[in-house]
Amino acid sequence: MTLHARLVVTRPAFRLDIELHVGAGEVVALLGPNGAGKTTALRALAGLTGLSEGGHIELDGEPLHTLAVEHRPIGMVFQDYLLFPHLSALDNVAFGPRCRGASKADARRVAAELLDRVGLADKATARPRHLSGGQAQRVALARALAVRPRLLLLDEPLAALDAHTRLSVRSRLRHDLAGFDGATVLVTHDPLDAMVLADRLIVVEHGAIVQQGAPAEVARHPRTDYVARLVGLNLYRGTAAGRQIKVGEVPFNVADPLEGPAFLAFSPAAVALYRTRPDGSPRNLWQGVIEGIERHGDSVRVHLGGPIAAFADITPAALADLDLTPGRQVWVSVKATETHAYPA
Ligand SMILES: Nc1ncnc2c1ncn2[C@@H]1O[C@H](COP(=O)(O)OP(=O)(O)OP(=O)(O)O)[C@@H](O)[C@H]1O
Repeated sequence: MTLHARLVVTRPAFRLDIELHVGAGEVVALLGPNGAGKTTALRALAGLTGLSEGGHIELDGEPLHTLAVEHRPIGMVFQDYLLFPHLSALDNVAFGPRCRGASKADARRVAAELLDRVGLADKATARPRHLSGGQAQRVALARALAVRPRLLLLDEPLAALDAHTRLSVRSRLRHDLAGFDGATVLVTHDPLDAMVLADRLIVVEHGAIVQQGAPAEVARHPRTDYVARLVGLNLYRGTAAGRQIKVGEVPFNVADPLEGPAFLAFSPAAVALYRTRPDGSPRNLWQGVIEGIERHGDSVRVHLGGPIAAFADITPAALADLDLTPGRQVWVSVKATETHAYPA
């Protein structure tokens, strides 16, 4: 079961144009900032938004975009689940099969199996208002699976949950998705959801794909500022000549030799700050200006301006020792071994 699609949606002030290939059993996450076009892409797959010229969707080699919404072999989980409030969990799940002509008994049998699969057999008679957020999410997933879809679409599946519930529901969802043999496309702007749930990430910005790959690969080698911020890295574009990359006027020594346009990335924790020029002049040294200071978990994140902008994570003790305040000039250094360089 494979999905091949080119999703083109043209609106007056926005154009989506992305190619999507998802294999059987594969979970692909569309990740991107607000307004990037993720929901539009999902709605286009579901048939809720029409495709513009050039767009097409094939599932197992058969055109999907020519089918009416109700005939598409698609299961969808919406952000707020949209469970029917007056139906029990069982009847919510049985709804799809009933609509597709199954007898009441058959529909309920399928629904009971699915509720059992998502660990909610004991909630069959409960109405949605008596379910927790995590349980409602699982009922919505069971309902989407009840029509035996070949394509499963999930729109921000964990967004309605609080941070604590999210943690357990996330791993449960990963487990449930692993048992689905069709193609799954999910939309999220939470990098952690994407990393945990997906086999492959597709990063969308301004209606276009800017990067895709396995989660670990995307995290290690970000190619846009948005992705770098998501995974918490400093990212620059420069020009490499052997073991040196020039970012603006600042030369960086890097561990791996490279030629031509290149990305340079390093973690804020790899950045050291000094009040005076450090002895022995470590390589990758420049003078920056402190633009801001904020708490960041157990450390302090220093925003640096100057010839290149960077984030540095230092300990509260170092902040006090160095007496750092906004506007102050500091020496900034990064070890070559702490940088990652890769072709742009
Ligand atoms: N029904 C609509 N009519 C016109 N423009 C729309 C419509 N829905 C969305 N848009 C616009 O299309 C663009 C993409 O929106 P979309 O909702 O797909 O983004 P998104 O990546 O899902 O964002 P978010 O994470 O905020 O949900 C935005 O510029 C949005 O304003």
